Amino acid sequence: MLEMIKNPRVMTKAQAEVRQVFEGKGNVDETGVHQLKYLKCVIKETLRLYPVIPLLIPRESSCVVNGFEIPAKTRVIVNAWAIGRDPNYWIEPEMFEPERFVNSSVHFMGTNFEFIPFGAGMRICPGILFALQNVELPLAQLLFHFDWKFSWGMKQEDMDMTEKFGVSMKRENDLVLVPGPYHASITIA
Ligand code: HEM
Repeated sequence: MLEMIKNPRVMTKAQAEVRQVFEGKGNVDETGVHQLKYLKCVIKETLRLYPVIPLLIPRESSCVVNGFEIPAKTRVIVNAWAIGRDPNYWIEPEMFEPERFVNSSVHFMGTNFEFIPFGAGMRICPGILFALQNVELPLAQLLFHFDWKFSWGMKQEDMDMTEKFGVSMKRENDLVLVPGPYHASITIA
């Protein structure tokens, strides 16, 4: 929501998609969520810039990485946050640009090592599908039913991006936005 309110172009595009898919129904439900291709790109882009667990869970294993031998019992911590912003792999990495995932096969299922918000390999997050359902549906509902604005008196340049230090990445302060109702038309079959 934060990146979309900062980038009205993205908000408008995501909202248009959701409203186009669910117009006539008057509500968002699970049946049409698979059609929300752009919204899925928005979620991917969010996970690239803001991986929920920026430093993946430490693992111990003996292996060879780029010719460097990692002996058993070495504590290795993978920085998923830095990988998601690595300019060797991402064009303009600091930009919030969901279009980079449109027509791209890069996914977070653990085979594209430049994008690992859920980890990779044997210990990849087993909750990926459950997690996505719990993001896609509520986000689509928020976009379908409301037009969003900054809270009163706030401007784009006042946007507070401070993050809280911890195992999972959170905002330091709440994001306060003002919803305006959207009146969807309902088609009765
Ligand atoms: C957006 C939401 C979520 C994100 C970004 C996320 C991310 C992660 C990451 C990065 C790991 C560590 C993987 C590694 O060390 O390589 C992990 C592990 C794990 N996640 Fe998630 N997760 C999410 C939601 C969930 C949900 C909803 C569940 C359960 C219903 C879940 C269950 C687990 C479990 C059990 C592990 C440990 C797996 C293991 O060590 O073998 N996660 N998750």
